[in-house]
Amino acid sequence: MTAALRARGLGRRFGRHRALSDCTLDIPAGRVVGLVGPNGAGKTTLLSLAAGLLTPTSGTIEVCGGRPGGGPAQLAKVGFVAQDTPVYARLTVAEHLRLGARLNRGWDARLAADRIQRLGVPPGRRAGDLSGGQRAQLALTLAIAKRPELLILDEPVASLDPLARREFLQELSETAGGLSVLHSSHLVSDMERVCDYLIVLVASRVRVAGEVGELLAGHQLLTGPSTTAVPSGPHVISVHRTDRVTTVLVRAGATAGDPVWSAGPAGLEDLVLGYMSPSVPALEVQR
Ligand SMILES: Nc1ncnc2c1ncn2[C@@H]1O[C@H](COP(=O)(O)OP(=O)(O)OP(=O)(O)O)[C@@H](O)[C@H]1O
Repeated sequence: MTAALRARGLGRRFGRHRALSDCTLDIPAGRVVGLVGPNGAGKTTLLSLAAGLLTPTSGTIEVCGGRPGGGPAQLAKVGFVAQDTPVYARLTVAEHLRLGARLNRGWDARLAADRIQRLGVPPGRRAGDLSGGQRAQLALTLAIAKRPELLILDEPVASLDPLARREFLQELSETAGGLSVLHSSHLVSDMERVCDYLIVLVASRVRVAGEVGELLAGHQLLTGPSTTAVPSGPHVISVHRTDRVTTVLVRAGATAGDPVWSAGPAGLEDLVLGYMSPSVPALEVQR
C-alpha cells in the first residue's frame, strides 16, 4: 500500500528562520496520526507542506504517492482543515455544500448533508454568522465529504465543545476504507483515544515517530525518591523531579542500576511529555 506520507530531509525556512529541519518520516496509510509538539515547533509548517500550501526549501515530500499540490488528482486525495478553519463568510452553509459538490469529483453529498443536519448547523445561515465551533464543523464536513485518502487537520477540535469533540474523535476512530488522518493537537488525552501513530516535533525537528503500541512497549517509567541520583546514559529520555518523587522515562530493557527505582509502563502522556522535554538526548525514529 502506498505510504500516506514520505519525507526525506524535508525542511522549510522563512528567511533565515528554520520552521522545519531535516524531517524524515514514513507514515503508513490507514493510520490516525497524532502530531504533537510545543508552540512554534513546526507542526503547521509540516501539515502545510503535506497539503501543498507551502513548498519545501530542502528535501522532498510525497503524499499518497504524489507531490503535494501537484494538480487536481493530487488535490482530490487530500482534505485539509487549517487551524483557523477558513470558510467563505458571505456564503451560507448550504452554498458551501453546493460549492463542495461542484469542485470535488468524489463529493459525498449524502455524507455532507447528513453530517450538517446531525450537528444542527443551520443550512441557511451565512458562515460568517456561525459560532466558532459550527464553523469548524462546516470546514471539517467539507474536508471529509470530498472523500480524501488523507485528511490533514491542524488542531481540529480546539473550538468544539466537549461533547462535539468526543463525537468527532469517535468519527475519526471509526473511519474505514483506508482513510489516513494526520492531525495536530495539544490535547494528549484526545490523541490517546484515537491515534495509532505518533509524531513528536520539537524545535523544528522530529524527536520521535512511530506506532503508538511499539513506542509504548519500547519505553518504561522509573519512579524513585527525589534524593536518589538519577540514571544517565543514552537510554534516558527525560527526568522529571518533584520535591518527593523523581520519574525517569527510559527505553525499555534498560536497568536502573539501583533497586530503589521501581519500573512501570509508560503511558502516551509520559512519552509525549518526555520527548517534548529539553533533556531529550537524541533523535529516534521507529517504523
Ligand atoms: N510565514 C512565516 N514567516 C516566518 N516565520 C514563520 C512563518 N510561519 C511559521 N513561522 C515560524 O516557524 C516556526 C514554526 O511555526 P509553526 O506555525 O509551524 O508552529 P506550530 O508547531 O504549528 O505552532 P503552534 O502550536 O503554536 O500552532 C515558528 O517559529 C513560526 O514563528
